[in-house]
Amino acid sequence: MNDSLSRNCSYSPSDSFEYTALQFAVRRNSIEQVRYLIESGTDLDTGPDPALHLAIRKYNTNIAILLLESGACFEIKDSNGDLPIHIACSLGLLEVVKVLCALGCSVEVPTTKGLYPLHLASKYGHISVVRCLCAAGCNIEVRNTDNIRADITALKYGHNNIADLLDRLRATGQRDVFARHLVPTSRPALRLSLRLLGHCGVGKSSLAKSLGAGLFSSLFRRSSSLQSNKSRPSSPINSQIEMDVTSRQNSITFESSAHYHSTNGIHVQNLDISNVGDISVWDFSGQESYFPVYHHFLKPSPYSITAILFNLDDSPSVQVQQVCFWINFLLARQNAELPSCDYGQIILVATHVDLTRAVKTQQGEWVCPDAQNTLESVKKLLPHVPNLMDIVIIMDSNVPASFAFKQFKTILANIKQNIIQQTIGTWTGLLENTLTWLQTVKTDYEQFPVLDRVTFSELLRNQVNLLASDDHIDELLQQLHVMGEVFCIKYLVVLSVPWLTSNLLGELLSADFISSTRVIGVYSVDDFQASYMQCDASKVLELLEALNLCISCEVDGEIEYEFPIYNQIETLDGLWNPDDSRYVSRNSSYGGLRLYTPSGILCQLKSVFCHVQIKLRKALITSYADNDSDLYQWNAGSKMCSMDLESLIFLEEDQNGVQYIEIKVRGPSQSSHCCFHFFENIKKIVKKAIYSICPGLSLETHILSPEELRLYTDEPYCYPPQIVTAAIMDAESTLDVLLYNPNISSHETISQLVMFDDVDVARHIQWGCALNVQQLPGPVKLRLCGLLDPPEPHGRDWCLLALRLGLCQKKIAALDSQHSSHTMRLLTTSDCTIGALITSLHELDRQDAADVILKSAPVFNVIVEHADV
Ligand SMILES: Nc1nc2c(ncn2[C@@H]2O[C@H](COP(=O)(O)OP(=O)(O)OP(=O)(O)O)[C@@H](O)[C@H]2O)c(=O)[nH]1
Repeated sequence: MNDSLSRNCSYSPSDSFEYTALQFAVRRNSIEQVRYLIESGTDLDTGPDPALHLAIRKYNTNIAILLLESGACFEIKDSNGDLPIHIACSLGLLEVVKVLCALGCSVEVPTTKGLYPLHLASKYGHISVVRCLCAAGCNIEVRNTDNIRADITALKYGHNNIADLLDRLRATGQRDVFARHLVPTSRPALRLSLRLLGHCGVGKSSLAKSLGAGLFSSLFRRSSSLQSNKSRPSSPINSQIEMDVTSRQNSITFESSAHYHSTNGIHVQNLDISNVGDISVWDFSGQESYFPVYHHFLKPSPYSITAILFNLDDSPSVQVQQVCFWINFLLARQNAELPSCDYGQIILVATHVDLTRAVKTQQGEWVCPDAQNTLESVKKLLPHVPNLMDIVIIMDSNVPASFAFKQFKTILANIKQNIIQQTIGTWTGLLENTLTWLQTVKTDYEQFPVLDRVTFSELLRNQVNLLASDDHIDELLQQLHVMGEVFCIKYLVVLSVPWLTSNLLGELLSADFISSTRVIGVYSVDDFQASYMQCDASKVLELLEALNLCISCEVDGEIEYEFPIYNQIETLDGLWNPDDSRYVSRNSSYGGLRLYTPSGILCQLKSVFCHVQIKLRKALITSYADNDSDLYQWNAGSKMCSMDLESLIFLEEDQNGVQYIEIKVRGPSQSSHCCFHFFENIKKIVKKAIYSICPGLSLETHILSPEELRLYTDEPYCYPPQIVTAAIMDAESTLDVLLYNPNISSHETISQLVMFDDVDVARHIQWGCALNVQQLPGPVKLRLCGLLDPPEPHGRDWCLLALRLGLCQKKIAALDSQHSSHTMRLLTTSDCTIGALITSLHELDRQDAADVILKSAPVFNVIVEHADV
């Protein structure tokens, strides 16, 4: 392809002279050598075929851009008489053309054959280069030496789309306007988004309504709120009587009440609030059935503030539990290693103060120590939460014209003021026109407001700006997504966010809808159409698949969609039959583990388990398709088989109500090696699925006793990770490690616990304590920051730790990093092992921090080249 184009353009570089070192480096495509030569001050423009021209001819965009940025001259011709712009336009090197235009290169110079850059790009069919040249201001009327315009050249070579573009630019006479609209202005492009999280009935929708209420409607809201509260207690005595009901309805169990209309899905609205301005309010329902999609809408953004609401009418412990749940829920869905300026602020809002004994000051401010106590308890339990504001707003959410709402609005206005600077230089005429245009397109596609990116781009170019490049459109979509104007998922663009979050997901994930779905959770397109008639089922299913709520599978030549969220099948007896003759021999293999979230992080696994099931199905379709493999799934459980190897993966609660995911594997005798890799593979799929939804969630791996798995004991002993890792660290030889199992009053070896008793497997394993600290999971690092960042009375904080690990404080403080946390800087720079870090923390007497690592660091990693399952 290179050659033929070069020949067609008669652009082969001359070989008849001696190359300089730089030209040789370019011919070899070695960017390191080019960089080295540039840094040593070599001349960039020597020879009849200068390095820049050579790099472009070799399609080496990176080297060409490096040379341009280092000052290579773009105004000299090569031995063919061509300028860099001619070669780049002919070969369609858009990025190079962009840099050339940005550096002020003339786009109006013809080649020796009289062809202009526009003619060259048109001749070879590079429409994106044509757009770029037009946006850079080239003359679209320019004629070559044969007196032919570029659009005619395009037609001659069969590039009708380019001819059409140039025709339309000429016809509309808007070329300059289009080009101007692509250039950022100094206007800020900020729409703050306010996310409201909290259990059912805490007052999220009431707060959203009150925020949007004007002066007149404020009066009306108060009176309607009084009516709506008729069923609620009006005096402390009544509140005692109803206490049981309210605390149950608002406990960590996520039930909603019949006394009010609970939000379905996420209610999204744009409000224009006095003194704050444009803001989008996201009211997340407290109903648990919607949680599996919330990660799509809770990505970290500096332009967001998350209000976590709790009801002061609940008991203090329920308040703290609920707030901790929501903070953990939010943190789990955010990558833990971002610098804190990339997260939005989190603020606590205490509602229903009117139902407590609290009193008001003369200014109308509620005085309620309980609310303050809840904040203090939460801070103690979760010391590592970046951006949790040290304030709690106390309100009756139904009274808009109150001190609390004024206070809330002032906070919103201040946050907006602080971040507005960051968005200066991002507003474009393209964004402005698209916002207006979107209103029309939404109406045109009212029935099903979803387009694929290609169609969206085509429409946008045809109806808004003919010169918008793919990059412009990508950036535009990202801006619109952050503003809540559209929602982008994979290759789809949802034009109406409220339609997606309320109409579609609000309905399809509602408890009512779920209760009427097919128990097996599997639908053909026609079946689905019969249950959901509002839109074309095939399109809806495509969107739901992009949202990872279902997965398409081919069954006997028919496409069916599996929805783990709808699967209501109970566990079948006999799925893990102890009498199965394949697994009764003493030499058969057993292994298992439980994945827990750290203590205090409750109820976080249920909303991700349906995603685990989707990923298991995907793995069966892709990786296990050719094998004798099978996957059977029921409500919150799956059984995956490959040949004679079997595994169970299920979500359970222990006797304390703590959720965990259990994975166990069994195989016939002589299968230990295969069992190890099969188990590792399932573990990888499960963890990957969890981290794709919850990149900020810590997981603790507890290892199940293989001996008791073999005996099919109801509650096999679970070796906690801290015991396993500590034993490995203390051992002289890892394979000698013995761990005591109190259930069977005997020891099991490390090789039985994690290697299916096959010591050969050891060469595939790298023990956790030997891994580099940088391999600690992000959430573990974040928790260490919470423990080690605050100055400690005896200095046993990050400073001393840094010294012990061989890095002086000055060096760490001077590190060029966006992280404000010293501990995070230390952890991302130090090259010591996790074991050395644990030992140093023990020596510093910081058992608390050492424990966090012992519990959540991986016990071992599998060396990748051997994980060949
Ligand atoms: N007295 C009093 N009632 C309130 C307050 N906030 C909300 N309510 C009432 O509590 C009920 C539930 O409030 P909502 O705002 O709908 O609750 P929500 O948090 O949106 O609940 P979900 O949509 O189920 O997640 C309604 O009847 C409200 O009028 C408050 O501060 N004081």
